[in-house]
Amino acid sequence: MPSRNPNSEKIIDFVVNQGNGIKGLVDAGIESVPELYILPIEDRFDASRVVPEEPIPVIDVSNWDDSKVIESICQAASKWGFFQIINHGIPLEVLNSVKEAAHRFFGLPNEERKKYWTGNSPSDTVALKTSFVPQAEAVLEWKDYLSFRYVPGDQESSALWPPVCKYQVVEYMKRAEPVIRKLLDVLLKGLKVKEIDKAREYTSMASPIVNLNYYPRCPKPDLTAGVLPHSDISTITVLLQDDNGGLYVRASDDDSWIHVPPIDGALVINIGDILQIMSNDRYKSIEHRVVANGRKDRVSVPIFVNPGPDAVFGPLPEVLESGEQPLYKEVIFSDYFKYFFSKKHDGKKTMDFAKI
Ligand SMILES: O=C(O)CCC(=O)C(=O)O
Ligand SMILES: [Fe+2]
Repeated sequence: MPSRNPNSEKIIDFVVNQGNGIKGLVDAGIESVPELYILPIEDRFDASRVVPEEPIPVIDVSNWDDSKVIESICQAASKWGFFQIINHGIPLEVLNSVKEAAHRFFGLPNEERKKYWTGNSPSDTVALKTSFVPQAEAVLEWKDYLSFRYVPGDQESSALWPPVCKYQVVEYMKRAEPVIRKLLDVLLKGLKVKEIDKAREYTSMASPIVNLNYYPRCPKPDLTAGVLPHSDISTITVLLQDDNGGLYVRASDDDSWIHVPPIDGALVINIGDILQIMSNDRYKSIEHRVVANGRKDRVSVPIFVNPGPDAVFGPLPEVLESGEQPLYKEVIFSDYFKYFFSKKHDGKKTMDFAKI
């Protein structure tokens, strides 16, 4: 637990222990950024380090079977670790509805919202949280999120989800499922895996998590972070963002950042640590971060496509077939997950857990 001054302790108590979140603090009318949220200068986002000319690929997936589409996806996964897809088949209304649902949930009165606060929620498949791991962070991230464990076809688990957003989240997940399957199908075929059978399904996509992320407008966005640099631990992440922008991806020179421009109707796809490990580094799980926004509240909706908790993953036999040395050992997903959530966001360091 980091040591904190008495004022920061008070804010932790209000934001975390009492379940008000950063949204509650903003609603209480703060006009400056509390010390608890102020990053040391070296950790702040430096806008002069943004490279404008390197665009993240945008891939039209209206025909998944087109060899050019397949090649573009696998190439983007190897070179960039990030790409956007358009014409994926999820209707714009479904995308807009889930973003509106996020605004509706975070627009609820504090007392209504906090009924879902982590540890207090009526269901263990939904929890409202703030920052990343507040107990382990010296400086908190300017973000709240409502996190759902989605179990396909299980209406019982979603029965207790907040009525202002549950239908939209379920509908979005239903529509996203075939897109996820297609993406994994293409990416795994690129690693010489023939088909996604039941066992493969368990190790690649059995336990998705979907979050409604909320980044309230920040009075001094330069001092703090929406999300600090990290890579996702998923196989892939499917991210829906709004038109605010603010997501940046680490450029290949390691020292600069590339903006992921909002495109209406597009989904941002990124490779997570698990797929990098499975591919023995052919695909890249790239660091990314979110800057805080001084103009408007921002929402985003990531789906973390995760293996089942007991899945054991490591470099795939198909990848090592020709005698290549594995760079990673075999790891149980729930151990990797626990390790990720035991520390603050720290770039790509989670991967050390699986390195040989
Ligand atoms: O909000 C975003 O654009 C990205 C959020 C993110 O990177 C995450 O939740 O892991
Ligand atoms: Fe992320």
